[in-house]
Amino acid sequence: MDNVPIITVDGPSGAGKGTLSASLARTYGWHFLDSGAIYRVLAVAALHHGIELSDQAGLSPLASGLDVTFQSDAEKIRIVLEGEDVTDDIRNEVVGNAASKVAAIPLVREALLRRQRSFAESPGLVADGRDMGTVVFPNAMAKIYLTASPESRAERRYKELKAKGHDVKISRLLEDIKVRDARDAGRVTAPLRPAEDAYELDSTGLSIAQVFEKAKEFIDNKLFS
Ligand SMILES: Nc1ncnc2c1ncn2[C@@H]1O[C@H](COP(=O)(O)OP(=O)(O)OP(=O)(O)O)[C@@H](O)[C@H]1O
Ligand SMILES: Nc1ccn([C@@H]2O[C@H](COP(=O)(O)O)[C@@H](O)[C@H]2O)c(=O)n1
Repeated sequence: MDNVPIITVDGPSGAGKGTLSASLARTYGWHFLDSGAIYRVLAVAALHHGIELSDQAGLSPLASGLDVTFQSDAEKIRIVLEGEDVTDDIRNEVVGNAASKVAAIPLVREALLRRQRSFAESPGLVADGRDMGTVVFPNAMAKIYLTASPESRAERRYKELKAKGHDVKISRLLEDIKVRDARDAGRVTAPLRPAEDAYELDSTGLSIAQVFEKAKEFIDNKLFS
C-alpha cells in the first residue's frame, strides 16, 4: 500500500464526493473506494440479522466478517451482500442514517480498517469517505475536503431522489443532513473533519464540471508537476 498513489476525498453527506471521486478515478484510470457504501452495507446486514444498530458486541464480528463484494462492470460497480445485489437498496436516507449510527462505534471502524486499506492497489486509488485523509490513508498524496452548504446539499439530494420517482420533502432532507452532519462530526473516533493538509473546496454554487476542474488542477499540481 505504501507505494500506491492515493487521492482522498472527504466531506459531509451530499457534498458531491462520490460524483467527483468516480470522475477522478475514471480520468486517471485508478481504483475507486466508496467507503460509505461499506458502512451502508453493514447497516443493512445488521437489519437482516436482527442486530441492533447500537449493539457493539454484535456489530463488531459482523463488520470483521462482512460478506460483501464490489463487482465492476462496464456501467457501474455492483455491491453484493451475502450473495444478494444491494446496489440500489443501500441508496436511501434510512440506510444512510443507519450507516452513520453503526459508523459511530469505534470497534466497528477498527474492524473495517484493513478491508478499506486493501483497496489501495496499483496504479492508484481514489478514496471517498469521512476519514480517508485523516485515519485510513493519512499518507495519501493529495487530500481534498469537499463541502457545500446544508441547503445546497439538500437541494441536490432532492433533485436526485425526485428524478428517481421518490416522494420526498426538501425540509425533511435538510433535517436529515443536519442530524447526520452532527453525528459524523461529533463522534469520538474518526470524526468528520478536514485533514490538516487537505485542500478545502466549497462546492456551493459550483457545477459538477467546475468542481472537477478545481480538484484536478490541485491534484495535477501535487502529483504530476
Ligand atoms: N457541484 C454539484 N452541483 C450540483 N449537483 C451536484 C454537484 N455535485 C454533485 N451533485 C449531485 O448531488 C447529489 C449528491 O452527490 P454525491 O452522491 O456525489 O454526494 P456524496 O458527497 O457522495 O454523498 P454521500 O456522502 O451521501 O454519499 C447527486 O445527485 C449529484 O449528481
Ligand atoms: N469513511 C466513512 C464513510 C462513511 N461513513 C459513515 O457512513 C455513512 C454513509 O456514508 P455515505 O458517504 O454513503 O453517505 C456516513 O453518514 C458516515 O456516518 C463513515 O463514518 N466513514
